[in-house]
Amino acid sequence: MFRAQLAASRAAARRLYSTRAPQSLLVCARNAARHPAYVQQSSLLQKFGGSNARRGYAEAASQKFSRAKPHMNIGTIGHVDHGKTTLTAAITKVLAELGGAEFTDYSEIDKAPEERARGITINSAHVEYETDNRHYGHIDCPGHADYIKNMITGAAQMDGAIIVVSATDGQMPQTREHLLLARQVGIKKLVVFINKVDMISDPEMLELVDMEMRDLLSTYNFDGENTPIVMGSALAALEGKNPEIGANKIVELVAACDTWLELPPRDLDKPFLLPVEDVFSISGRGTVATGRAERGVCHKGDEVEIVGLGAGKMKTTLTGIEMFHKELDRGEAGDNMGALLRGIKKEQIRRGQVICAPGSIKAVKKFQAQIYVLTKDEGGRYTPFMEKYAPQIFLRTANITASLHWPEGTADAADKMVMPGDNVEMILDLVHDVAADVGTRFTLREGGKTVGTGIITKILDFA
Ligand SMILES: Nc1nc2c(ncn2[C@@H]2O[C@H](COP(=O)(O)OP(=O)(O)OP(=O)(O)O)[C@@H](O)[C@H]2O)c(=O)[nH]1
Repeated sequence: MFRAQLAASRAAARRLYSTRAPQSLLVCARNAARHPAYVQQSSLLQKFGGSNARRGYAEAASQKFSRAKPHMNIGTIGHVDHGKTTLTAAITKVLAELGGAEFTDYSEIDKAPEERARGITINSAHVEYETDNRHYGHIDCPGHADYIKNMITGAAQMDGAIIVVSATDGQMPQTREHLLLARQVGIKKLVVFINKVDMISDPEMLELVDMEMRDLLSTYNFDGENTPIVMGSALAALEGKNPEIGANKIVELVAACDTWLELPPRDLDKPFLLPVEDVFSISGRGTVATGRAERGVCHKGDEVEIVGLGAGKMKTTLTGIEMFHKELDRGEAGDNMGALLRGIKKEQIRRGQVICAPGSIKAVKKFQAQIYVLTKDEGGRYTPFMEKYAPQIFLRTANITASLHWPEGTADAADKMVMPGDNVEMILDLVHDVAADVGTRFTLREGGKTVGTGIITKILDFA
């Protein structure tokens, strides 16, 4: 019975991930199954300040990246231990299996010793796979509250997400926090995976989790009514057991991503901007900065500027562009790319700065913003705060201390309190300058948790 179901599901999936395109399946086969060390290495490189791009430059400079299919960045988000890493591994495994490749071992994703010791994911691991329609870059984000910081920069790379909820717990504080952050970083649509259904015998329980998730999605302005919710077991898929809740559900989930998640419009006509996420040097080649291009297009040989965190207006030239281990003729909005920079030392550029078309964005030190302060149920503060409150702000990949003030003329400014749940317009004075515009979004954090989100409404002081 199960065999028949799996065969049917595989046949359907083969139609989806057509065998006419073996290349696509080879990608996941190569990255996820035949070389499980790929995932391990990528997670280790992340941990020690590198990224896939480092391997790309070192290993495959001659390969050209094909833009035959639209690229989409997605990822797994959700509460700690709800099964994000297991699901990431299960997706690559099921897709690899459809291509007739070897199975992967999910434990490779979290293999860094520190992660093992603590039993939690502390870095975003990147894997890639393809369907007939799309090339996906997939980020497995951390779920533990202490590491939301990493998730913010990881989530900032996502165009869509799979939110994983354990059927045994239902929604939890980090399910809510991640949904809010997903909104904050501009994710418009999500697919829900209700995991661990192998542990539930009462179908009513599943219905309840489904209903709760739809309500929660609507609360955070997602389409709660129509969002696809897939119920299954990532572990069963990974272990090749119970296909009716395992492999079949992974196929259903990926099909839902293909159809429900929309490719975001890319701001190709705007001036080029790449928030720097990571920097490293390649001997004999120079300094490479990696990140996800936010807008515009860049070409090899273009002159660019580095802005923010005291960079002044440092000019340089792009001498190479790379994505997923392959060279690109050009980089464009949405690409997760590495930029090789002429004459720039590793120490001269850092995470939090941006690489951009010259003169297209300025570094600011003070701005006015509309801020929403999270309630304690959303994982925010229990207590109100007053003027001069100084949280960290996370803006693109930058993490800077800011002090908050009321705009001039505010009555009783010194005594005025901001309560959890309030929506306020305040001024932020930054300790360091950062590249920003009106409309740029940011997150306020304090003591390891998100306390608010904001959007810049007026620039008051340039660096
Ligand atoms: N029974 C059962 N257990 C599962 C399933 N999926 C994951 N698990 C288990 O749940 C635990 C947590 O899974 P992970 O994939 O590490 O969870 P995570 O959300 O990535 O965790 P963090 O990275 O720490 O946030 C592991 O022991 C998994 O084996 C499932 O479908 N059924």
